[in-house]
Amino acid sequence: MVDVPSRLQEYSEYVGTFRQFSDIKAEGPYIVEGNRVPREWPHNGNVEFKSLSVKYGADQNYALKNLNLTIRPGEKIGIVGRTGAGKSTLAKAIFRLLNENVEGSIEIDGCDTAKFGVGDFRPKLGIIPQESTMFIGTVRRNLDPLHEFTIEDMWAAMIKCGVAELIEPERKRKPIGVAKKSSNGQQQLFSLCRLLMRKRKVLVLDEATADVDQETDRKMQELIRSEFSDCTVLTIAHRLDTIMNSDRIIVMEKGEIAEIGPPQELIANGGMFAELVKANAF
Ligand SMILES: Nc1ncnc2c1ncn2[C@@H]1O[C@H](COP(=O)(O)OP(=O)(O)OP(=O)(O)O)[C@@H](O)[C@H]1O
Repeated sequence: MVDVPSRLQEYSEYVGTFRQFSDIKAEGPYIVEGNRVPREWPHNGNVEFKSLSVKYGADQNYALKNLNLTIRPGEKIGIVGRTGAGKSTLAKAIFRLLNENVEGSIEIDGCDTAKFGVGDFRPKLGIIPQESTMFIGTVRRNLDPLHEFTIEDMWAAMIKCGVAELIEPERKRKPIGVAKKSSNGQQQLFSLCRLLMRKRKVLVLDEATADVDQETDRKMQELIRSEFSDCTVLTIAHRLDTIMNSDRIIVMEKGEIAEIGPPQELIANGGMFAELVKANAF
């Protein structure tokens, strides 16, 4: 009798959590039968924003305003701007994490991503989010939950990213080790491992290296440049040196593109980017 009320209390909390999830509005079909994602898509990595506008609520201001931009296959784009400028919103829009109050479209290799099922197209693009997720359990569960890769693939990626030594040494021989408690920076390195194993043509790095030290940041950037040289990479940057080698820089301001061009050109023009460089404001 003492036990029952406490259990009921515990279970009612589970019901509350379940309700929270079940109340979330569905984000559109997972798969659209008539418009499946082609197997090799995206094959080039051409990304085109066509009059893209995004709001977080019907009564809110635009977080992105009438964005028109074509990113060529293989281009490395650095995105900078003050807090709230719309950089992360752009990343969310590419993955269609925002489905309401979106106008315009995003086409990747000629396909409007809004016409695909979300479960179909999202895995075809690569991302290192601002905060990457680690699941409790084995490294394999974290890197390859669907068992698509060999242990060798996993070790190769982990060695490249420098995370192999983070795995408990006594488990190394058994290949499926358990990650020691990892810092956010180390979690970002695991995210990079996930990307290396999957090799997508279009990648979004959303402040992926914000929590790693400068030396690790440099190594990650080098690795990204060498491993993804033929991929389109959009890097939302927190540190200036992270994006100085980009083909083009986009400076965002209040949901719009304030400046765009190769970094040296923008510096020579003496605009916002030049100011940021001077002040080293991020
Ligand atoms: N979940 C949200 N709900 C409502 N408004 C939001 C939400 N997320 C962002 N915004 C608003 O959208 C605008 C763009 O925000 P966004 O996060 O894209 O900026 P950012 O450039 O990525 O900033 P930061 O450098 O801080 O990450 C801001 O005005 C912000 O307040």
